[in-house]
Amino acid sequence: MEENDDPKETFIEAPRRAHLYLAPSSHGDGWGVFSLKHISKGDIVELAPLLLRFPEENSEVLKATILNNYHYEYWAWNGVSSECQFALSFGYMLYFNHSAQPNIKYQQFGKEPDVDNPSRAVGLGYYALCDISPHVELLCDYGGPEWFQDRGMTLVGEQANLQSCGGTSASWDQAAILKRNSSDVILSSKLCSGHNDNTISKLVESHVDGGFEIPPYNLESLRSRLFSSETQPSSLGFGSVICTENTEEGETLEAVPILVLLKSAVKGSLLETITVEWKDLDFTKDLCPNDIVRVVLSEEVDEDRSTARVRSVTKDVDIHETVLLALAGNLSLLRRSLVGYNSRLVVEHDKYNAYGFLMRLEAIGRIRSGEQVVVKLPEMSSSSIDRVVEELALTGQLVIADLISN
Ligand SMILES: C[S@@+](CC[C@H](N)C(=O)[O-])C[C@H]1O[C@@H](n2cnc3c(N)ncnc32)[C@H](O)[C@@H]1O
Repeated sequence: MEENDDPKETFIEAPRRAHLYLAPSSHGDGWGVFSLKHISKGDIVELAPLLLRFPEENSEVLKATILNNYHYEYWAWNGVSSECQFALSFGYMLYFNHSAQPNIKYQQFGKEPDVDNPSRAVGLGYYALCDISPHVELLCDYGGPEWFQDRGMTLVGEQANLQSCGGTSASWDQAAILKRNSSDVILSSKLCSGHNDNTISKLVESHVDGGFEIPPYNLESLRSRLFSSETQPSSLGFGSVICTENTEEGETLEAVPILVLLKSAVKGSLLETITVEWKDLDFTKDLCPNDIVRVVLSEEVDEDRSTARVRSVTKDVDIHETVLLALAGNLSLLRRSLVGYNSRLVVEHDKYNAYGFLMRLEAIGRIRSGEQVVVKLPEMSSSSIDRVVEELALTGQLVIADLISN
C-alpha cells in the first residue's frame, strides 16, 4: 500500500476509548460499523443490553415500522409453549450489516426470562471470529439470504473484496475506505455506557457458569434511572452513561443516526421509554419545510400468513405525528432529568431519509472525565413514561436491565 493511500489519514483524530465508529457501508446504502483499532480473534467488540419481551401487539407494531429491519427474534416459554418474541439491542450492534462470510458473531449473556423467572435479563455480546484489521467493516450473519428475501430486499456486497474470516485476499475494504471521508464518519467519541473490562470478564465468567439472574427494573428503579437528579453513577452495568474525557460547553459528546417512527406506532409500548418527540428536541437548522418528513415504514405484501413478506415503504408524514428513536451508541441509555442535566439533544442534518438524520448530544457547560452524563428532557415526556412503567410494573414486564447487580 502506498504511503498516501493510508486509510487512517482520511479519518478524524482517533477517539479516546470508543473503538467503534459508524460510516457509510459497502453493504447496502446505509451505515455500517467499523473499528479504529486492530481486533484480535475472540475479542468482544460490542456489548449491550437487550430490550426484551414486547407484548404480542407491540411485536406487530414493531414489524410495521422501520424497526422490522433492526429487531432480534428469540423464543420464550409462555408456560404452555414456546413463542417468538422480539427484542431490540442498544449500542452499535443495531448497525451491524450482514455477510455470509461474517467476521463477528453474537453470544448471549444471561438467561431469558420465563414464567418462573420473570426477573432475568439478557445482554448480547459480539465477538470477533478472526483477527480484524482497523477500518474493516464488522459483519455478522443475519441467518442467510432468506432474511432479505422475506423483506423484498436485495442483498449486496457478497462478492466484495472484504476481509472476513472465510474470505480470501484483501485485508482492507479498499472501496469502502476510499468512499469515506472525515465528514461522513460518525464517532462515538466521548461516552461509554458504564461497561468496562471488569464488567466484561464478569459477564463471561457468569456465562460460563450457566447464566445468572438479574433484578429487573421495577417502577421505582426505572423512574429513578431515567429521571433522578442524582449524579452518582452506579459502578457497574449499563445503567450509567459516563463521559470519558473533559468536554467543554457546546462540544459534541456523541452523534448517532436516528430512526423516525410514527407516534401512533409506539404509543403505549415499551418503545415509548426510549424515543424522543420532535418537540423535545433542539434543531440546528430549519429541517422540515411544511412540517413534512419522509418516514420508512413496513407493509405486508402477501395475505397468506405462511408466506407473508414485509417490505419497506416510504411515506411523507407530518412531523407532529412522528417520534425519533436513537438506539445506536449510548443515547437511549442516558439518564434523563428535568433538573441537574448537563447535556441536550440536537438534531442535525439536511436530509430526511432514515439514514440521513443525526442526533447529537451536546454538552451544557463543562463536563469532566468520569462524570455521569444526564440529558435535559422536557416535562411532558415523563408523563407518558410514567404510564408505561406503571403498566410494566403491573404486568411484570422487563425493561432495560443492568446485567450485573451492584
Ligand atoms: C440492522 S440494519 C443494519 C444497519 C443499516 N445498514 C443502517 O444504516 O441502518 C439492517 C439493514 O441494513 C441493510 N443491509 C444489511 N446488510 C446488507 C447487505 N449485505 N446487503 C444489503 N443491505 C444490507 C438492509 O437495508 C437492512 O434492512
